[in-house]
Parts: sequence; C-alpha cells; structure tokens
Amino acid sequence: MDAVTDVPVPANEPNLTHAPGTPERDALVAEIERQKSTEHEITQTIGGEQRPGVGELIPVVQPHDHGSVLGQLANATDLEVREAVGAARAAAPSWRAMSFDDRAAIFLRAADLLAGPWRSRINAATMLGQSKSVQQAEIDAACELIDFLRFNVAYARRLYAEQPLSTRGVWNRMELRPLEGFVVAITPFNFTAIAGNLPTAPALMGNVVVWKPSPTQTLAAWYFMRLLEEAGLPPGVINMVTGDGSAVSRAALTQPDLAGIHFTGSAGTFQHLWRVAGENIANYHSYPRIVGETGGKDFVVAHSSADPDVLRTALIRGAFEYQGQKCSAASRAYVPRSVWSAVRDDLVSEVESLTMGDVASDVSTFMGAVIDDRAFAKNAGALKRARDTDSISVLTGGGADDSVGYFVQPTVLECTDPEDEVFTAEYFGPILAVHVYDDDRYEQVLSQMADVAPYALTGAVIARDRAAIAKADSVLRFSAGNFYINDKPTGSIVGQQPFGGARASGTNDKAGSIFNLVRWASPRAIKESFVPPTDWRYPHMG
Ligand SMILES: NC(=O)c1ccc[n+]([C@@H]2O[C@H](COP(=O)([O-])OP(=O)(O)OC[C@H]3O[C@@H](n4cnc5c(N)ncnc54)[C@H](O)[C@@H]3O)[C@@H](O)[C@H]2O)c1
Ligand SMILES: N[C@@H](CCC=O)C(=O)O
Repeated sequence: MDAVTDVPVPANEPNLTHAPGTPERDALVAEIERQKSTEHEITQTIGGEQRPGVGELIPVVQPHDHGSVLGQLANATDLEVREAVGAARAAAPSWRAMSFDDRAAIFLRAADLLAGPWRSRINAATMLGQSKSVQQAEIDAACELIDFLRFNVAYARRLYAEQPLSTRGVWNRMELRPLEGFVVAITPFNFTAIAGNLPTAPALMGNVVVWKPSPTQTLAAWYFMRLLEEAGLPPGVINMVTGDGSAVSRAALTQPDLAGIHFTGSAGTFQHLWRVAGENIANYHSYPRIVGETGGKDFVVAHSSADPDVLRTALIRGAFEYQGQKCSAASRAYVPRSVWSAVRDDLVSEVESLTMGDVASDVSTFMGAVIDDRAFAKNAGALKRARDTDSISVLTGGGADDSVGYFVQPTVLECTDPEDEVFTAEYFGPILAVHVYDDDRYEQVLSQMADVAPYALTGAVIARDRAAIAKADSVLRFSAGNFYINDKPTGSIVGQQPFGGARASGTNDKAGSIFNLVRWASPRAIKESFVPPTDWRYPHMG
C-alpha cells in the first residue's frame, strides 16, 4: 500500500519572452536550425522499442513552407497497432504495482526536463511542424504541458486522499484502481500540450496507453516520447503509433479489454470513435470510459458599455493567434452599433498590420500558416462563399495562397444575417464573423446567439455595465464551458480555468483537472470490521 506523502505544490510555469538578445531566443534559433537540417525518422514506439513502421510513408512538412520536409512517418498497420496493445498489456502488471510516488516522480521529472534542457527542442518542433509563432509555442508546448504534468500529480494525490467516513469498530477505505485493460489516446494537431496530456494523465493513474498523435503534430510528439523515456517511463506504459488512426479504430478500439478512449479533435471524428465503441459494446470486459473534447464556434458578445480597446484586443488575440486554430478561438462576434463605429476602423487597420509568414525563420512573426491542404481548402472555400453571399461584406482579408505555405489571410467579415453559416460552422482558421446590432436589442441578441451554433466551448462578454454582464452570464449559462468576462475566450491556464465544453464540444471532463483524472480510475470501497458480529439475530426480535 502507498505511503501518503505530500507532493510538490504546483505553480504555473512562467512564460519565457524570447525577446531579442535573451538566452532562450538564442537557444531556440539554434535548435530550429538543427531540426530543419535533420531528416527525422519519426519512429513508432512499441514496448520501449523505436520502430520505423512498415506502412505507407507520410511526409511531415513545415506548413508555412510545404516543400520543406522535416521527416517521414509510417501509417501504422493493424498488426503494429495490435503489437502496441500487446506491449501495453505486458507492461500493465508492473506499472499498476508501482507506487503512486514512483509514477508521479517520472512525470514530475518530465516536467522539469521540459522546463529546462528540452524546452527549446519541443518548442522548435512545434514551431516547425505546426507553424506556431514562438509565443504560441511557448504557452503551449512548454508552459501548458509542464503545467499539465505538475498539476495532475497534485490532483491525483488529492483524489487518492479522498476517503470515506469510518465508524467505531469499522475502517472504510477507498482504493483508486487503474482501469482493467488499456486506454487509447488520440490527439489533435493544434496543441502539443494536449497531445502530451492525453496519454500521460491516464498513465499517471496507473493505466497503460496506446497513443496515436495527429500526423501533423507527430514531430513534437516524437520528441516528447524521447523526453518521457529520459524521465524514466518504463517500456510499454505509453506506446506511440503513428498515422491517420484508421488502424487504431479497427485494431485497438475493437479489443475486449479497451478500457477507455481519451480523445481531443473534431466532433466528427469523436462521433466515429463513439460509434465504433457502441458497435462493440457487448464484447468489452468493462464499459470503456469515453472522454472527448471537440470543436467550438466560440463567441465574443459586446454590450454598449464595452470598452472599445478591450473589445478590439480580445477580438484580435482571440481570433487570429495561431491562425484561429484553437478550439477556443473567437470566430463570431456580436457588437452594438455604437461600439462598432468606435472599433471597426482600428480593428481593420490593426488586423492588416499582423505579420504572417515563416514563423521559424523569422521568430518575430505573429502568424504562420494553417496546418495542411485540407485546412487550407476548407478556409479558402469559406472565404469564397463569404465573397459570394449578399449578406456578408469582407472588411479585410478574404484571400488565401498555398503556393509556398498554406496561408490564409486574417479576415473580418460583417454579416447582417445572424443565422448564417459564418455564425454556426467551425472553420478552424483566421476568420472572424461580426454581427452588428442596434444597441437596444442586447437581450434579443443574447437569446439568439445562445443556441444558434451546435457547440458550447468558450465565449466572452465585454461590458462595463454590471447588469449587462449578469444578463449574459445567465442567458449564456449553457452556451460555453469556459466563459470569460472582459477577456478573450482563448488562453485558459491549467489550475486556473479548467478547460472543456458540452453540447457538440465534448464530454466536458475538463482536461488537466481532478474531474478528468477521476475518469481514469476504478474505485474500490473496502470495509473492514474489527470486531464483527457473531450472532445473526437483531435486538428487535426479542
Ligand atoms: N475542446 C478541446 O479541448 C479541443 C482542443 C483542441 C482541438 N479541438 C478540436 O480539434 C479539431 C482540430 O483537430 P484535428 O484537425 O487534429 O481533429 P481531427 O478530428 O481531424 O483529428 C484528431 C485525431 O483523430 C485522428 N483520427 C481521425 N480520424 C480517425 C479515425 N477514423 N480513427 C482514429 N483516429 C482518427 C487524427 O489522426 C488525429 O490524431 C477542431 O475541431 C478543434 O476544435 C478541441
Ligand atoms: N487552453 C487552450 C485550449 C485550446 C484548444 O485548442 C485555450 O484555452 O485556448
């Protein structure tokens, strides 16, 4: 049985600025050059062994310069996925027998390695492979992932300490067992932190994992696997298979000992995974835990009392950082006419001043490219449709060019029809749709926009009038799992704003929180009677 020890009290990792002349910037630039000139063989990791993979090869490119290949990965075959499941099964007995302190120490060491010698490696891979600016890589691949690793240890300790009442002569205990079987973690392209958190959170709770990162995030994922090995993660606890995931659906999700799915990505993919689990429901030993955080159509609603500078900043940062490819990105805004007349021209000219380009060659760049040809086509199609729709005016942007990289201009659309697709569909790109309303229609606008999109992930109200804030808080109660007052709807911080949404946005299990970790444990209640009864009769029987 584990000793109950204290764990280090977590604190959020401070962001390094990477300002010109700082040591972190020099280290990062050198590491970017090293990775650019390396043809990475992006191996799978099965039972602690790095394997090149026998499936079809998929090039990993720089999205802002798609002719530059960073390495190749192989699309995992069904056999390789089955081997990864086998390696996880083989590792399970010794991993679950290991004390919590020993497991926790591995992930705390991983956090410290990432905060120190591995920081520039994982940041550089995220900038090159996912086209993140240095600021966006730092808050994600370094700080948020370090926070996930450290805070999860503290949350897990709290969960283990949560014990039932004991009465005189009876000791009641609760044991948090890992799930019986293995967990599949399937992760998105847009956050290296999420990719790292989804396999490590169940592993911390004593589970074994098969991890399938997104092809376009696999370079940073591959480096993170190496970091976990250096931190002392035993072979087979987390097995990484590469590729598009189709083999994982066929060969892992159908296994009788599938214990859970830990997913982040689009709503469509999540529904597919749930369907596969549903079709196999009678074959599983236990009901698999299904945790999925998915898409958003995140809003900013302004009241006539809004500070125009606060609104403009929230819109620019919220909509255009990382090219609008955050699930939390502001993609629809509702602005009263009086405020719009104060904000519109400055907003347009500031959006036109945003720099876009090769984020890895010029570290001062604000925006890079969208992730791949599929994302480019989706955004270019949405822009064409906007140009062709009478109720929409393109205020700035509207162009796209994939000749060198997958570049989509930061775009502001003004649309008179609040039911239009620009207010309901997730484009996952730098496109902000604005609906301008008469100032006295605030309450009607809140009611309309509360339910117009299928998602309920993030949203913000910008207002100085307290009653207006309270009204938005109440009408939009179920429209966002993360609600911001006078702030942008992006940039949640582990330990401060637990993240996730409901409706089509997911199961809202709040990544990086105690609510998420509880899903990866199977509690056992134990009652021990010290002086048990020896006569079955009760006093009322005389
Ligand atoms: N709510 C959140 O916390 C959150 C966070 C980040 C991203 N997202 C959402 O993720 C989406 C963007 O990420 P994406 O483009 O990587 O999503 P995606 O759904 O295309 O892919 C997610 C993962 O699923 C895999 N996958 C796809 N088809 C599969 C299949 N048939 N079987 C098994 N695996 C399969 C992909 O390879 C990838 O690893 C957006 O919708 C965004 O809103 C949500
Ligand atoms: N923590 C991030 C999550 C974004 C998801 O893609 C945010 O709040 O912006």
